[in-house]
Amino acid sequence: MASNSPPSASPPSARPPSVSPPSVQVSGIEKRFGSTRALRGVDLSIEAGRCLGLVGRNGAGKSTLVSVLSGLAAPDGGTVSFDGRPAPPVGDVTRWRELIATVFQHSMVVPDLTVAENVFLGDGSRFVGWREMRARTREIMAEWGYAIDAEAYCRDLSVEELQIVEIARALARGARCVLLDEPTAALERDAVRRLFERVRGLVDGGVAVLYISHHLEEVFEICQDVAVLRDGELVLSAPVAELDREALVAAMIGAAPVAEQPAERAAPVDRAAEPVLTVRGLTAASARGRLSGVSLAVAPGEVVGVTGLLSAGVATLGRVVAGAEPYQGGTVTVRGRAVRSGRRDLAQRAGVGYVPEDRLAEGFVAHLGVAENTTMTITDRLTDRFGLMRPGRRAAAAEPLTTALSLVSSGPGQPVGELSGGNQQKVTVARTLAHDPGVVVAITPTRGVDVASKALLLRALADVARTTGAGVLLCSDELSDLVLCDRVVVLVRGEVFAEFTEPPFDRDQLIVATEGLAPTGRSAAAAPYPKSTEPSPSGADPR
Ligand SMILES: Nc1ncnc2c1ncn2[C@@H]1O[C@H](COP(=O)(O)OP(=O)(O)OP(=O)(O)O)[C@@H](O)[C@H]1O
Repeated sequence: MASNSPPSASPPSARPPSVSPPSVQVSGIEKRFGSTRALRGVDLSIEAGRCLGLVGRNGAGKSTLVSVLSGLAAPDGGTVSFDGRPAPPVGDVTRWRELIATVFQHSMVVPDLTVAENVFLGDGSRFVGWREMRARTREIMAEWGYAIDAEAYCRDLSVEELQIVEIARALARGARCVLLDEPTAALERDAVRRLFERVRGLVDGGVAVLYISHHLEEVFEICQDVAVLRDGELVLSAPVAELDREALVAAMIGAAPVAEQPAERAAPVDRAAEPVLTVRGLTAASARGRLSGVSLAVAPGEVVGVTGLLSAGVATLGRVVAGAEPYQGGTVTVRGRAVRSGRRDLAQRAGVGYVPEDRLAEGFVAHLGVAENTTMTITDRLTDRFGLMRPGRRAAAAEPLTTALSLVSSGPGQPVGELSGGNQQKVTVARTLAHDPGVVVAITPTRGVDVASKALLLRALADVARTTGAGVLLCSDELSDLVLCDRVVVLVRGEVFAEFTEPPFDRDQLIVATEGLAPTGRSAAAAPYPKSTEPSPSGADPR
């Protein structure tokens, strides 16, 4: 596991008087994709030894700016400079990497090479021998307080360690600017804390850091400055100390309507009713976290959250119920029908809608349009008795769903592969809800989704339960995803550890339970779970 230099004192929050040019400066950057103006005259600078947070709603232009700043995309107008000198020509990857390093959401490390080989990969500037490569890698790791074996194969590393390799690669080239694009998205809580220490270490070492995140609390914790993009325009740039969360959100959403409360329930959840989903004694071996004798039930109209560290089996449970991963023991029953192990087709036929964790691999078809993806599962309902579909039928069917999730696209025909990450996630959710599922399994559904859209998305899931009687199993390590749940089950090391039955749920108590410690205080609502494989008819296991 990676280790760090000791946490350093927080850097100053006031902007220091700067005599030298900024480490990175962009001026008047314009970028178009067809009719979309992704960036409109953006001016931004990052000083050495400062961390600038970049925030904005989905589709605001953050990733586009990252591509421009990494030398991967040529702007249609404007300039980029490093330390006052013009940036190299776009496409000269080696020279850009000497200036700026980007840690993307999806690792760019080559899995079949060692750490040292990755650190020196593509370093065309000079010949580096194996021995020297390993020695230099060890030196860099030691200098920055990272502890990863230079000879380890990258395929064996955790997400956290892969990020360190990418940062070390930048430092080895002497880059003094690091771009971190949603770096905490796949990290456990402790790893996030260590990442923050590392970012502080970089900043204290004089590196300029650009930090992109949808988690505003992270920006307040580690950034000194913040910039807000809205519809491709820079609408705010200020020291973090001068702003509060409300001001930041207001700058991000502009005049956009605030999410309303979820639909009123016609009747309280009837936990004595026949469950729509029953899981008994589920055992599964999985690289994402095993399950060992998990039992739970979801009543009609109920939203049940499943949380824990992701390695505790949270995602595995969702995947197994959705038929996306096999199980070795136990049963899964959806509306009275047994769902066989690893059979996504049978789970779907039984009425399970699925919002997968990895939307790029499983969530949508990239070259097909927004409307086609959204309505893919209800094509039969949109065709007439001759199997023909009137033009515009798909777009009309998709429109209410995509509007409810505030999807940003250039129109219903835009290929989903061209949308921003958060908007792709919204298409995945819209597609799942389109075919009126009896059970919705959603794994980390708000990952990569902006703060305002997150409320819309969670409300859409709660509404489907409240208005159609579907059961929702919401599997997430993101505790703020659980606000609209009726009940929360906590997994620890593949077993059900605790159950919270009375919303609103206490965040601290949830954290305590995910660590495997018995919840205290409101114990009636947060009781440790007995080891049992038989759910009671009430939906929860007997206690
Ligand atoms: N290759 C492309 N072709 C067409 N449009 C694109 C392309 N890449 C981005 N866009 C559009 O540019 C706009 C900005 O997208 P960008 O990915 O930069 O947003 P973002 O702020 O990173 O969003 P998110 O938070 O969802 O990741 C969006 O409207 C998007 O659909």
